[in-house]
Amino acid sequence: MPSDNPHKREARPEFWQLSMRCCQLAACVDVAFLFIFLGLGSPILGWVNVISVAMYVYAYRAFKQRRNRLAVMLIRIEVLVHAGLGTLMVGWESGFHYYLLMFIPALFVSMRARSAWILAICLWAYYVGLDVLMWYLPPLQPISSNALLAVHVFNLTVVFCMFSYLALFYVVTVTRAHKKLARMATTDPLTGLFNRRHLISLAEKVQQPAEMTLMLMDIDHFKAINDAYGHDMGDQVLKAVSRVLKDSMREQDFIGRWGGEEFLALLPHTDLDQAAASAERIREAVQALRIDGNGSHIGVTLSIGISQHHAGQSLSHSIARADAALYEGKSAGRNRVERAPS
Ligand SMILES: Nc1nc2c(ncn2[C@@H]2O[C@H](COP(=O)(O)OP(=O)(O)OP(=O)(O)O)[C@@H](O)[C@H]2O)c(=O)[nH]1
Repeated sequence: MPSDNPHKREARPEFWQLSMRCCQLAACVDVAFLFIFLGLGSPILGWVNVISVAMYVYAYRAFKQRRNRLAVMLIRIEVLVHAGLGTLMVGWESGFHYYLLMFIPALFVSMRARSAWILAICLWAYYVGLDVLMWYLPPLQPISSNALLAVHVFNLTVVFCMFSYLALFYVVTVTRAHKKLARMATTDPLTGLFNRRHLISLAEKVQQPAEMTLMLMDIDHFKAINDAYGHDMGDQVLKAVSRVLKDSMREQDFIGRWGGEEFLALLPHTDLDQAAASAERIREAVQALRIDGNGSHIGVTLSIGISQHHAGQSLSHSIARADAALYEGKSAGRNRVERAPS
């Protein structure tokens, strides 16, 4: 059952999903730190992590309630203070400062370039300031060198994993967006068939075989269907016819929406006789189709014009010949297959 909560209904943009996952991961790391520092006999540093975990839990809840600004502010404060405090208490070698570097990709992904640059420069000043300070200042709460090495390796490992995770996330997001864009650029959103532009580019690519047949199809009296049943029902008819056309094509054929209620199929390595037989099968399949609409079953028919296209010929001329044949079919009573003279 669909949820009534608008927050739940809409999928969260990927960046915020990642931020929520980072909150969970960071809270887990801080729980680990609580036990590490209690074990190392540094209770103050241990209890700092309790505050950190609370901040991440609160930030996570804020994300869930779509209070993204508050959540981001909490995360920023936590990382800045925790990294600074950890470094001041245990020393630069603890590696707490590495967490500050995680901000750099996050800044550039989440805000406009100008703001990201300004904050990146502030971050650089904070990072370098901390580094220089620790050249002169001894750690406030030093731990044994073995413990320091363990904390250093732990921090380095966590930052390494988080950067790898971020990089993987970035690659997956970009690849997904690329595929989505490619799909949007090549398909008709209503029918899911190829769009006109992609059909033309496909036709130009498959022109290389010696011959190809073009099949131009047009639903008969489609305006009357729209007028009688409404535009939405007209769309359902277009979808149903598209499904039949798609199912009727061979693997090597291409089918797309040429415009309105018109479809174009490209049949490589097919002569006019073979194409006429296919067209006849398609015409019969569409004629047999019944689409449920407003309590009645809507039936449609298709007129089809076919033309032979040879390598080196002008594609638009071959389409115009198929269109002329289609027009003949319409004039001769519709629901027919007509061939263009070779
Ligand atoms: N529902 C719907 N209608 C569309 C879409 N695209 C075009 N049409 C309609 O399709 C109709 C085409 O009408 P006509 O060109 O007069 O053709 P027809 O009624 O099919 O008549 P013949 O082709 O001569 O058999 C127009 O009313 C357009 O508004 C669409 O995406 N959805």
